[in-house]
Amino acid sequence: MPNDSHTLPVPDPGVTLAQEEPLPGASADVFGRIAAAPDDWALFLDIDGTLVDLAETPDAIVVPPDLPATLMALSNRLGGALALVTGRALHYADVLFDPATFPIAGLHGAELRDQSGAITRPEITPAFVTLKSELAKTIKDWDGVLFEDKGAAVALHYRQAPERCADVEQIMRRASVAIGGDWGLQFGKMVVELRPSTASKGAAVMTFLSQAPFEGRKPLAIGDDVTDEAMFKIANAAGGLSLRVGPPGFETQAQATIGSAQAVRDALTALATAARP
Ligand SMILES: O=P(O)(O)OC[C@H]1O[C@H](O[C@H]2O[C@H](CO)[C@@H](O)[C@H](O)[C@H]2O)[C@H](O)[C@@H](O)[C@@H]1O
Ligand SMILES: [Mg+2]
Repeated sequence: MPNDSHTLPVPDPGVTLAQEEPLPGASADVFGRIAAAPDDWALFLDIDGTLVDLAETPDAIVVPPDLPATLMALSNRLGGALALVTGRALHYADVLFDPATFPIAGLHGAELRDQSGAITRPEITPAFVTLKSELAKTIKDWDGVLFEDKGAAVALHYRQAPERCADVEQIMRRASVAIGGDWGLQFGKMVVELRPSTASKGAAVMTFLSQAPFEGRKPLAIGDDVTDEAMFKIANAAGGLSLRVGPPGFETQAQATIGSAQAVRDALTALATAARP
């Protein structure tokens, strides 16, 4: 019976403990523990900034050609217990990893497709459709501000116009008040979004953990942004592990940090190909 009391040779990806007083069981040897006991673990992976490097615009991200197959191999190794948990719309994420598909939570947890392929989606009300088109009209002459329509969510990106940050925040706060309590603001990296107020990456991880093949396994959640803190909290509470991509010292609920999306990819590749315990 595998256990995680010993480790297999998975290259050190540069994991640094994030807390002065780590949670019980927290370890810098995150990937070695999983390699030693793949039947005990489930992986929950953010996309932008975690699996793929951030880019200037949402559509400019590059998925390394071998990444879909690597994730598929890793999923097989974990008995299918690998889910993507993203702010992207579900269909957009599917296209990124085609032909591989995974259980996935999209729109920060508002959309969910489980292992059986069953999909739950929030309603897109006529009022939200109208709000999106008003937002698009308002910002059409704001140089460098990008409008991303994600169906039941909408994002305004200011990565190419950082001087517009306050304007974007203001217009999105107003939009949030106008649409009412069914949608809430989501801040992120050079972006402000309106997403269904029930959306939570933490709740999505909890839902997955209540279902096969995730049920009974310890979660490892990896993410890079504010929205991922909710899944770190759940992973910690469930006796699992949490990793935030970024420099050590950043305030986070994650137990440890890892330097870059490249380091995450390298560690996942090593995990996918590690000898079975
Ligand atoms: O939860 P994630 O999978 O990390 O998705 C979060 C948001 O990612 C995208 O925006 C971010 O990445 C872009 C591409 O690197 C970057 O240009 C932008 O500044 C970032 O905020 C995506 O466009 C959003 O819809 C996601 O919510
Ligand atoms: Mg991210």
